[in-house]
Amino acid sequence: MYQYSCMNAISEVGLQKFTDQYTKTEVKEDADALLVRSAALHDMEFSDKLAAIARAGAGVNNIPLERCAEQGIVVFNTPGANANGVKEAVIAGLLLASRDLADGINWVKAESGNEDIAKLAEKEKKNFAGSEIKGKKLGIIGLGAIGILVANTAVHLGMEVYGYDPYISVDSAWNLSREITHITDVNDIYRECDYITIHVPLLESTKKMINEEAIAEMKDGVILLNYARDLLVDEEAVVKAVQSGKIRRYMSDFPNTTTAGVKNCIVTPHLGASTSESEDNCAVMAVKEVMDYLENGNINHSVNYPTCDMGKCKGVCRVAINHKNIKNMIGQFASVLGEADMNIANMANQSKGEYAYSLFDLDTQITDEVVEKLKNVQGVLRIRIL
Ligand SMILES: NC(=O)C1=CN([C@@H]2O[C@H](COP(=O)(O)OP(=O)(O)OC[C@H]3O[C@@H](n4cnc5c(N)ncnc54)[C@H](O)[C@@H]3O)[C@@H](O)[C@H]2O)C=CC1
Ligand SMILES: O=C(O)C(=O)COP(=O)(O)O
Repeated sequence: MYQYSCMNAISEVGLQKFTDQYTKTEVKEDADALLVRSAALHDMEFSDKLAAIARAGAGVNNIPLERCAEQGIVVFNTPGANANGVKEAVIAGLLLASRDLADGINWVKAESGNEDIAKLAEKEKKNFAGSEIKGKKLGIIGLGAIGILVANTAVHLGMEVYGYDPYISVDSAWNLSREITHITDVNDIYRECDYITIHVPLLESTKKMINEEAIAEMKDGVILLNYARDLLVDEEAVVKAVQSGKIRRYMSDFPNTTTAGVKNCIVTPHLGASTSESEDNCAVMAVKEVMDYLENGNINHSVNYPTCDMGKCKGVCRVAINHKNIKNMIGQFASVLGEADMNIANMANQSKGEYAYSLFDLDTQITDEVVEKLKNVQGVLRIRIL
């Protein structure tokens, strides 16, 4: 039996995928797996029982990845599962920034008791006039799951699209419309584009990537969209630029005291992935990842451990070892098993940065004594027998 705990509301469509081998617990210390959306886990202590954390979503900046890896806790996310939801929010953002729909709607609300509203509207509408996106240049920074969907949709809406992503995956490159201009110097995006949207993860290297210098390179009256993370942008510099008119509008999905309520900053309460479809997709993927890891030891879509998948165990038992990516680990594991007269029927070993993962299918049941010996190999972080 396994136990899981939810750190945020997780879609029931996903939770129903758990078989009767799983029960939900409110006691986090009892959980084998945690499911989370945006709850911040940096200050949370993790129990020795916790084997996996699944982020039902894309961004993992709310999770201490390194600390988890060191404790042998595999962190998963759900790549692409909410990308369409975010893409649609970004397209809405493009339109909201171009047409003064939000102020127009607010005007109608404010005048709702006015009997002359229809006549007055025809007089006042000039105050809410805007521009069209067709024929305008859109720069996209980050061509991952969301960036490529935004890029391809914007092409269909008649925009001229420029894309920048020095680390683009082969999959993304295949899926990108040929109409998109490939940019290798991000400054060309700043200099050329009428609209700029960012879709990169929040990392040390991307923090405040949109700063005063970047803004200075941009066209006057540019529209900036941020559906990725607020800390990617120096928002104090953005607010100054909005107030001076350098930036015509700033669309953000991340409210904070810097941008909330500022004229021409249109901020939504982190709604990008808040659609029933995205929530279901993310939850289903997260639950499948957790079950495959807890039951079979397979790792797919982890952000702190390598992909490693041997399907279902064909031997008598499977030994799953989370360990440091250092020399001679496999040699030592094989010696311990060999000395105990245990044959390895099948095995896999993969590494990612400082961490590695090994799976061994054995022809015989492993004993506690051998498990103890494997645990004592320096660099081993966790062992599970499946
Ligand atoms: N508003 C919301 O509700 C949501 C926000 N997000 C945010 O959007 C981000 C992107 O999501 P996905 O597209 O699903 O992730 P992804 O991992 O598929 O794509 C990220 C892309 O950024 C690229 N990249 C990394 N560093 C870069 C740099 N310095 N310059 C240019 N490109 C760079 C990567 O090569 C990758 O192609 C997430 O990390 C998350 O922070 C994601 C989902 C929902
Ligand atoms: O997937 C992401 O990175 C998101 O930002 C979505 O966050 P949420 O699951 O809506 O709290």
